[in-house]
Formats: sequence, C-alpha cells, structure tokens
Amino acid sequence: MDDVPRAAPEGAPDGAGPRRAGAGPRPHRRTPRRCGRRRARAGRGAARGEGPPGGVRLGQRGAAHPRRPTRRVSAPGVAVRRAAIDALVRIDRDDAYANLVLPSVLDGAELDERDRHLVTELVYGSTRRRRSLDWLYAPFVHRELDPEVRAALRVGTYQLHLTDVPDHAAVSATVGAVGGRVRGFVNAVLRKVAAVDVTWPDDATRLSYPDWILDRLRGDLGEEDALASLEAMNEPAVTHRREDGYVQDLASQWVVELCDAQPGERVADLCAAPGGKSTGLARSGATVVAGDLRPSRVALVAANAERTGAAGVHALVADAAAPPFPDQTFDRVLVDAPCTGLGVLRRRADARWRGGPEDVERLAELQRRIVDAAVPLVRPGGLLVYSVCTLTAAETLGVDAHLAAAWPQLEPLPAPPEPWRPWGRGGLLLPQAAGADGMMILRLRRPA
Ligand SMILES: C[S@@+](CC[C@H](N)C(=O)[O-])C[C@H]1O[C@@H](n2cnc3c(N)ncnc32)[C@H](O)[C@@H]1O
Repeated sequence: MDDVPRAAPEGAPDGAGPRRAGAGPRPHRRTPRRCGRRRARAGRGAARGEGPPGGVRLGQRGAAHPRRPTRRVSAPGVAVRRAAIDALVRIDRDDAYANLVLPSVLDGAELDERDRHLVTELVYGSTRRRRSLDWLYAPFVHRELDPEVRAALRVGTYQLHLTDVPDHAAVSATVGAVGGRVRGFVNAVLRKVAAVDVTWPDDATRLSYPDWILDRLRGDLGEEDALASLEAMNEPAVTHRREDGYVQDLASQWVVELCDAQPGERVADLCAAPGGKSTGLARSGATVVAGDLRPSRVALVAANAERTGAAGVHALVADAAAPPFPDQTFDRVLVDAPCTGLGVLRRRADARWRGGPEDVERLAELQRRIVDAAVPLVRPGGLLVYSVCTLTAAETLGVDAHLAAAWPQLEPLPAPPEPWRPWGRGGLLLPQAAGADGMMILRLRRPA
C-alpha cells in the first residue's frame, strides 16, 4: 500500500525493473495459453481453493521420465530458475519487497541481459499470479510445502501456463534448479500441472487477486471496469523516462502537467516522496516545498532532486495533516495522498498481497484530514490539487464529497479530457484506459 515505506519503483534505475518502452522483443506470451484449451480435464465447478483434480505425494515419481532430470546448475536455463526461486523464497518466507529482492538476486547471479529479463518476468509474474498458480498445482500436493518447493512450483507452473517456454524446458530447467531431495516431487507435480486444462473457479482466482480487491472494485467501478482494470494490472508496466532521466509513469506526469505550475510560483507538495512530482513541478521554474512524513523518504526526495538537477526542490520532514506553514503561503498545493495504491498494482508485483480492506477507510480518513489541513495553505486565487493512485470510491469520490461539504467555496476546474473520465468533480484514469497507472485527480480553485 502506498503509505508503506519502500523503495519506490518510480525514479529507480533500469535493469531489474519493468520493461522499457521500445525495448527489445518480449520473449514470452502475455496471456494465459491454457485457459479454454483443455477445459474438459479441469473439474468444472470445482470449489474455490480445490483446484483441478489429481494428486502427487512427496517422493512419488511422475509416470513418465523421458529425460530423467539431474542437477546441472550450469545447464541452460537452470541458473535463471535458481535465481527466480531464490528471489521468490525471500519474498514469500521473509515477506520481503519484490522490487528490493530482485536487484540483489540479479547482482549475485552471472546472467546475460536476456536471462536477467527472464528472471525478472518469472519473479514478478509468479508473484502477481500467486493465487492462480497455487490453485493450479494444489490438487497434486498433499502436504505442507517448504518455501523452496513452493517457489519452484510457482515458477514452473507460471512458465507452463503463462509463458511460451516449451513444457519440457520449463519442467527440466525448474527441476534442475531444486535440491536433489525434492527433485522427483517437483518433476511429478509439474508434469501433472502441464496437462491441466483450466476452468477457473472464479474471477479472483483467474486474475490472481485477493477477494477483497475484486469485491471492492466491482462495487466501486462496476463489473466490467473492475475486471478490465485488474486484467490490465496483470501486465508488466511500460517504463517511461523523463527528459531529466527520472523514471515516471505517464499518469504521474499528467498529474504534474495538470497542476500547471508557473515559473516563479511557490508550490507545496505535501506528500512528496520519492519526489517524482516535486522534481517534475520544479521543471516549470516553480519553487517546490516538498514535505513527507518519514525522514528516510525525505532523503529520497533530496537525492532525486539532486540527481535530476531540480534545484527548486526544498525537501523537509513534515506531517501533511499538520503542515508547518502559514496560511495562504502557496500558489499551488498538491496533495498526492497516501492511498491503497490499487491503481498501480502492475508496477508493484507483491502489493496486492499486502494490506486489506480495513486500509481503505483508514486511509480515506487520513486523506480527509490532509486535505482539510491543505486548503488553508492555498492563497486566494490559488489551486489545490488532490491526487491518488487508487480506484476505490472512498479515496476518490468520498474525499471529493468531503471537500465539497467542508469547503464549499472552492471551485472545481473541469475534469481532464480523455483518457481521463469524469469522476465526481474530478477525473479518473483507469489502468486499461491508456496503459498508464490508475489515478484520480481533483483540482479546486480558491476564489480570489
Ligand atoms: C503517493 S506517495 C507520494 C508520491 C510522490 N508524490 C511522488 O510523486 O513521487 C504518498 C507519500 O505520502 C507520505 N505520507 C504518508 N503519510 C503522510 C503524512 N501524514 N504527511 C506527509 N506525508 C505522508 C508517504 O510517506 C508517501 O511517501
């Protein structure tokens, strides 16, 4: 979730991160290949969590062993699977952030560029699709799995059902990457998984999200938009780099543009870390006071300002709910609020598995407190901009409704044009609308 301290994917250097726009050909397919092809074999109407029918016990050999796998860490593809399994074990067992684990695993592995991309896809893909993958192999497993075996089954199942890697290569390279004690078991399970013809029990399992996220977005966006949003966020993000080198999604760049900061203006960015929007705003020639609650994250703002040459950014530790500035100080105040982050799940592979439904109201309450504290900072004639990278009604329409009731004198600016859609008095960008992050923006002018 967005208020959890973490290294932000935005602004990070390339390499382990998501695919760059215009980068080389994508090696693997983007959509599930088995769904619908072998339906007859997957128990239609299987109860949630049961998965397709079958069963393999630890130690049981698969029926066929055309090429009995041996441990060959140097064999093609084995090192890639080993690296992916190592990363997944740390993400799963240690609850580590995927975007922090992956670079350190890649640093420790001697892999060429193509293999590094494959490790990245396997780790992020298997993390995103965890629920789908676990459902696919579950019927063939009848005991508690240790983290390494679970990671191997996820990596193997991901390749078998969500990439173009040939089945024999997916199975043998994955089996070759695990310890001898469990190789036979992993081999036997993956061979059964390869033969599964999928009929998903429900959309949350098919799309691999916790029930609460699908339920919430269904209620807030409607069935069609909710499913399309969640489908879109299963695709890797395309990386966009600004002229100053900062990596920033288009949706965030559009928020900066919509703030329309002018040279010489004083702008407050009250929830600024890691500084993507602050550094973007400063490029207009405005002076940007960039506050964030956590000192470690304020340091990120300062570092990013230095790296991008954004001399107009002044980073400081400040609570946006009690900002240490006199009233009517700023021409523009941006509240890019802490939120559930449900619009940026494609950029944060593990984020969907963190947090829960209780976060929505907790964060909406914080957002209301922050905007209430932000309004007095705006000078007469100045602009308040509220943005969140989430899609829940409570954090978008709910905050808008609160502002309308608490600050009726504020005048809304028109909603931005397509691909934004009108949303309350502001605009909503769905993740499927433009291949960008999901985002909501609301712009309110204080009368002169
Ligand atoms: C959506 S992120 C901001 C992203 C940033 N504007 C950018 O574009 O790079 C929200 C930020 O709010 C910060 N935050 C959470 N609670 C806060 C509070 N009470 N006051 C100030 N910042 C807060 C978090 O640390 C996080 O960095």
